[in-house]
Amino acid sequence: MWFQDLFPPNTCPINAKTNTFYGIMFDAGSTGTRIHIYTFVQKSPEILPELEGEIFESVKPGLSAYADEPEKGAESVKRLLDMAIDAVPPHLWKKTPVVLKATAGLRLLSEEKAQALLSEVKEVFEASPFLVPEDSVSIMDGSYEGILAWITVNFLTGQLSGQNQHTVGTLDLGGASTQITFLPRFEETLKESPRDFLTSFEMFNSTYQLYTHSYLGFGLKAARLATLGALNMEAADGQMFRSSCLPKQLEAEWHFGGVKYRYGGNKKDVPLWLIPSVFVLAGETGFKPCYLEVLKVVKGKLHQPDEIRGSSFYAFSYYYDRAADTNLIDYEQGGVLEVRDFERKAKEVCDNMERFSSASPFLCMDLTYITALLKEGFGFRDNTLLKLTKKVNNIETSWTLGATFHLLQSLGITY
Ligand SMILES: O=c1[nH]cnc2c1ncn2[C@@H]1O[C@H](COP(=O)(O)OP(=O)(O)O)[C@@H](O)[C@H]1O
Ligand SMILES: [Ca+2]
Repeated sequence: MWFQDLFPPNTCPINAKTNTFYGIMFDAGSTGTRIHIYTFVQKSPEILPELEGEIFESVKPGLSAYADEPEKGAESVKRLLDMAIDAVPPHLWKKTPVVLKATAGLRLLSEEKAQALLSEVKEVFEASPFLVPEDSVSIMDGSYEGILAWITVNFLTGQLSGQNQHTVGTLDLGGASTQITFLPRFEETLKESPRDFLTSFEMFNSTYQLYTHSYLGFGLKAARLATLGALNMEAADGQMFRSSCLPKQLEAEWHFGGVKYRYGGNKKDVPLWLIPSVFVLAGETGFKPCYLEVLKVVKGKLHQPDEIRGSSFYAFSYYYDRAADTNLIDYEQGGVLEVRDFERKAKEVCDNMERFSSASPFLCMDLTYITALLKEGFGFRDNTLLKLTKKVNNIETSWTLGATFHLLQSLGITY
């Protein structure tokens, strides 16, 4: 794959023949930590380097699960970094940058717990043989998370080279936050969007003014807590949270972000005020009462750019996982869906929970949330097309490739 002008040909200092170099980018996500080791090859000084491949590995849980034991969190990063020792030839270690960017999981932690984790990770990096840049460990700004994923997908699908830039929008559903990013085509969008949703950045010798926003607390796991009414509880420990989205007989507990939650289905008939005008006997379980519950989380909370109603988007992370879990797409190849396919599957699961008892008890809630997020949240139509993908050209569709381009450019690795 080519990238235009990322490494202006006349500035390449390495007059070797084929020149291979690496970049190591860690994605410290709220539900897991991932390492991406990218290989770049420059066949000769006057032609541009190409992205040759990626080594990808992930571990669970994410760093925020180690909020009270930061050394163990750093240990999970070290185990992944040891893979890079084997993957990168020793003579290149000193020229191979290693960077970790944390996303919403750490944004939801207290400043001092997040910093404790990051400084332990920095020590692991310093003890390694790799190049440790100045700001090698940080919490990434949500706007960059959306933009960099957009760069990754549009680079991998070849939309950033050549002039016929027909770029695609990206939807990323994480555990703690969700991102929407696209290149506005209409002046109207630029005028009616909130100021901080529009970010311009320079890459591949072009300037892009993108619409992007990261909604903290609207990731799939955070949305479960919001639907249960447990998101902003201080010590939720011990309190029981019930929902019509959960199997009637369910009684369980769950740890997220270092807090223990108890939750279950609507076994008994207690009145449950859902939204002011609706009084539903809680004994109900199924799509209709569940949709009303998740609607409380998204209705009126997200900005709805008119422009996107008709355009198709790439969707990944939990959009992909839940579609694959329910055979809406092939787990390896992904697939193309309409928004209505998620709604149809949500109805099937929520209204036949006994048939899906082997799956996660949150499957109904997750699919119903995804439906409400897309339709009532972002304002997509039933027939909007979503391209669900996990890899393009065998490279993960994650913000990490975009971040690595930016890193190599800023470090002038090839000057
Ligand atoms: O690079 C990736 N490759 C494949 N799946 C990913 C990647 N990044 C995230 N995911 C999927 O998205 C889910 C949630 O994303 P994440 O843990 O990054 O939450 P966050 O973005 O809110 O921090 C993960 O459980 C994982 O299945
Ligand atoms: Ca993520």
